[in-house]
Amino acid sequence: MTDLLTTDKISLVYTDGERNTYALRDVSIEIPDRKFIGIMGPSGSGKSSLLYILSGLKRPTGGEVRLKDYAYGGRPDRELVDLRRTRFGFVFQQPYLLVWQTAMENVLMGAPELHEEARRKAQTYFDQLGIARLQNKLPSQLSGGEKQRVCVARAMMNDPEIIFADEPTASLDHTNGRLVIDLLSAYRERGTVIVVTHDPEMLTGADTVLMMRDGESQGWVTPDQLAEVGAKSKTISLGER
Ligand SMILES: Nc1ncnc2c1ncn2[C@@H]1O[C@H](COP(=O)(O)OP(=O)(O)OP(=O)(O)O)[C@@H](O)[C@H]1O
Repeated sequence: MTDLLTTDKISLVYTDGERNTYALRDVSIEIPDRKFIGIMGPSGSGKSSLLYILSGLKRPTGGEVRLKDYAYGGRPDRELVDLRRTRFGFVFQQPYLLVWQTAMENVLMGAPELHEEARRKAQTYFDQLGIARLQNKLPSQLSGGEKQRVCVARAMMNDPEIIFADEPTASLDHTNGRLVIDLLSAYRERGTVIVVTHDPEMLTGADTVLMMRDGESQGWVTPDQLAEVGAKSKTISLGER
């Protein structure tokens, strides 16, 4: 199997005066094509930092990151913007939408070109996400969950090789969260989806899950193993009280 995304000993260090914080330390991972990948770990373990570097939103302070043969850890902003716009899709914890545009216009913003095909594709996503009746509404007229579903539709519009999602279900109730995750995971037929989450239940259908701790990779687990780890860590934290 060829790897889509690889990192070679990436680090991310924040320097504040004399003090260095290692958000990531020597993380080397390989992520295959067309998989639904989870990233989990305690708060502050480096999950978002890793996602930002994989997605070209931040540069590593050390090491290298590659999309197939394209190394982009040290590329200028212009190239990173291009990489993100043409090859990646994003869903963030907060639904960022242009407030003066309708839901449909926001989704079409994600399309490389505005033609009838893009409109049809957007329409399909609205239907699949159960928000077809909301397409002409402004973001201010939508609930948080509805806005997030609009963001998911927008992320898919450019047929990205990878969709990066940082806590995409944090603002949703369980039913809407599940709907969003199911749609994201179905995208693995076309590309890889990488989801950072605190909620192991959202990763029950994942192909594999990367565990992070203290800025380091702890290796990969299956969703079943994740449930065991979750149960154990609950016992430990209760026992520590
Ligand atoms: N801009 C920053 N300046 C300094 N330190 C930072 C900055 N951003 C993150 N950090 C530190 O880097 C470490 C990793 O942060 P990161 O946000 O990647 O963790 P996380 O696992 O995503 O946490 P959470 O689950 O709470 O969102 C933490 O110790 C955090 O305090």
